[in-house]
Amino acid sequence: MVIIRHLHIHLYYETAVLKYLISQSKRLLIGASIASVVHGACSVFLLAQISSALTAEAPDRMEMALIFGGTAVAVMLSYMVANILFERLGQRAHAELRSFIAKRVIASDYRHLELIGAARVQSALSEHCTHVAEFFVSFPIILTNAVIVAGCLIYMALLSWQVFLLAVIVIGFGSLGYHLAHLRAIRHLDTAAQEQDRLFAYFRSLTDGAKELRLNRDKRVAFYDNVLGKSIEIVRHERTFGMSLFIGSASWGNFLIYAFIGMVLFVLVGDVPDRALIMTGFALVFVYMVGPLEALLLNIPRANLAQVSADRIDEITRTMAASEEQTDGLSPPSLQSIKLQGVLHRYYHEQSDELFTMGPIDLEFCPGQITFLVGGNGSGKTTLAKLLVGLYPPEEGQIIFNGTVVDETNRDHYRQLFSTIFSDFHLFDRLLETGGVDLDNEGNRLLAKLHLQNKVKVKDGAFTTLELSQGQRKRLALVVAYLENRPFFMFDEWAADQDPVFKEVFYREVLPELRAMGKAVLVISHDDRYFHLADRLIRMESGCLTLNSQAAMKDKDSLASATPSVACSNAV
Ligand SMILES: Nc1ncnc2c1ncn2[C@@H]1O[C@H](COP(=O)(O)OP(=O)(O)OP(=O)(O)O)[C@@H](O)[C@H]1O
Repeated sequence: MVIIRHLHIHLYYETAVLKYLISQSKRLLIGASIASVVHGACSVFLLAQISSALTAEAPDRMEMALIFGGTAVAVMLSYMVANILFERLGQRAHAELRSFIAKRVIASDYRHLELIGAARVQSALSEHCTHVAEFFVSFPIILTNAVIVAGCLIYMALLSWQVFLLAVIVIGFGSLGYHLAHLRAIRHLDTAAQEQDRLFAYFRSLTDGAKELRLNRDKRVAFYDNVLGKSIEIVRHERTFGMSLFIGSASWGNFLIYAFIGMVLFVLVGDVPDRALIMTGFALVFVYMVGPLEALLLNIPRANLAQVSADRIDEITRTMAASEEQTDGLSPPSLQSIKLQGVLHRYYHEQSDELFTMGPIDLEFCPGQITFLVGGNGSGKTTLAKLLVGLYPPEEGQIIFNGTVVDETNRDHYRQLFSTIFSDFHLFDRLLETGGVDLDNEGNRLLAKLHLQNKVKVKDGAFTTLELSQGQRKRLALVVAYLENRPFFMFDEWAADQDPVFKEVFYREVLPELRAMGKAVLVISHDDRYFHLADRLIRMESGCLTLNSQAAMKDKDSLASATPSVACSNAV
C-alpha cells in the first residue's frame, strides 16, 4: 500500500549514477519492465478467473479452463523473461558501473585522486557497486508486485467502492509511517556508508601492515580492538539500525493490511443477502495480495540501500574532476627545453592546520643534461618532481615546454615526455609499452644489462615474476623506463635500495649512457659520493631552491662551500 508512493519516489529520485545506468540500458530496462507489468497483470487476471470459477456454471467450465491454462503459461513466461532480463540488467549495471568508476579514476586529475584516497575508490568499486547492481534485481520484484497490488485494488473497487476508499485511507497511514522511518533510516545508512570507506583503508592495513602486526602483539591487539573491530562494529550497528527502521515500518504496513482486512470482513460487509459469496471474493483477493505486499515492503529497503550507495559513488566520482583534455593519438613530444617560471604548490594539512609551500621556483632543463636534486627529508623534492612532470598543475607560475605554456589543453601530452620511477612506483605485471619494439627481445636484453637475466624473463609481453627484492623490482622499473624511451628520465631515490656494485653501475654507466643518448635526466638522490657526477646540482630546503649549481661538481667539498645561486622567497 505504501508502495505506490515510494515506488514513485524511487523511480524519480535518481542520482546521476542511477540516471547514467538507466540511460545506458534503456531498451533492456523497458523490455524487462514491460515483462514485469505483463506478469503482474496476468497474475491478477488469473485471480479473477479463480474467483469466477468458484461460481461458474458447468457449460462455461471448459472455456474457462482453456483461458486459465493460457494465462498460467503467460504468467510463467513473463516471470521468466522479466527475471532473466533483470538479471542481465543487474550484471550489466555492475559492469557498467565498474567501468564508469575506473574510467573516471583514470581520467581524474592526479591531485584530486590523492585527496580522495585509495580506500574510498576501493569501497566504491566493490561494495557500493554491488548494492547499486542489486537495485536492478529488486526492481522487478517491486514492479511486478506493485502491479499485482494495484490490480487487486482495482478489482476491489469493482467489488465495493467503500472497501476501496478504506484501502486508500490505509495507504495514507502506511505512507506516513514509512516516510518518517525512511528519513531516520537513511541517516543511519549514510553514516554506515561513510564508515565503510574508512573500513576499506583498514582492510588495506591488514595486508600492507602484515609484518608490523605480526611483530608487535600489542599493536595487533590495539589495531583490531580500537581501529578495525570498532569500524566493523559501527558499519554493522548503523546498517542494522537503519534496516531495522525499514523493517519496523514494513511491519507497521503489515499490521495495517490485517487491520484493513478485519475492518472489511467484520465491519464493512454487514448482513447482506449474498454475504458468503462476497466474503469469498474478498478473502481471495486479500490472501492473494498479502504475499506481493510483503515482498514490496521488504524490497523497498534494498532499493534504499542502493540509493545510498549510488549517492556515495556519485559524490566520489563528482569530486574526481577531469579538468584536462585527453590527448590520445598525438605523436610523442620531443624535447628542446622546459622552463619552470615561479611555479608554486601548497599542501594544506587539515588536522594540524598547517601549510607546506613549495616554491616559487625557476628552473630550466634541456636535453643531454643530468641534474641532481638533493635536500633533506620533507624538503619538497618529490613535490617538485610531481610539478615538473605535470602530475600537479602549478598553483602559481607556469611551465613552458618548447616555448609553449603548459595548460589544461596540452598537459596530458606534455606528461608523455617523461619516464619516471618515483619511490612509490608501481610495476604492472604486463608490459604495456606500445612503442613498436619487440618487447620480449628488448626486455630480455635490458634484463641482462641490469643483471637480472637469471631471476626474471620477459615472456609474451609480461615479466615471468614480480616476486623479487625491492632493489630488483626497482631494476625492473628501470627496464620499463628504458622500454618507454621517453626524452626525459626522472629517478626519485632510485639508487637508495641498490647494492654498492649496482650503485656504481647506475651512477657511472646508466646515467652517462642516458646523457649520451640525449636524454634530460633528473635524479633525486641522497648519495653524496656521486654528487660530483652531475652536470648540475640543485638543493631544496623547506620547499625552496637554495642552490642551483650549473658547474660540473668535481668533489663534494666544493659543493658544501658553494653559495646559493637561487634566492629563496619561501625560507622559514
Ligand atoms: N600527498 C601529500 N599530501 C599532503 N602533504 C604532502 C603530501 N606529500 C608531501 N607532503 C608534504 O610536503 C612536504 C614535502 O614532501 P616531499 O615528498 O616533496 O619531500 P621530499 O623532499 O621528497 O622528502 P624525502 O626525501 O623524504 O622523500 C612534506 O613535508 C609533507 O609535509
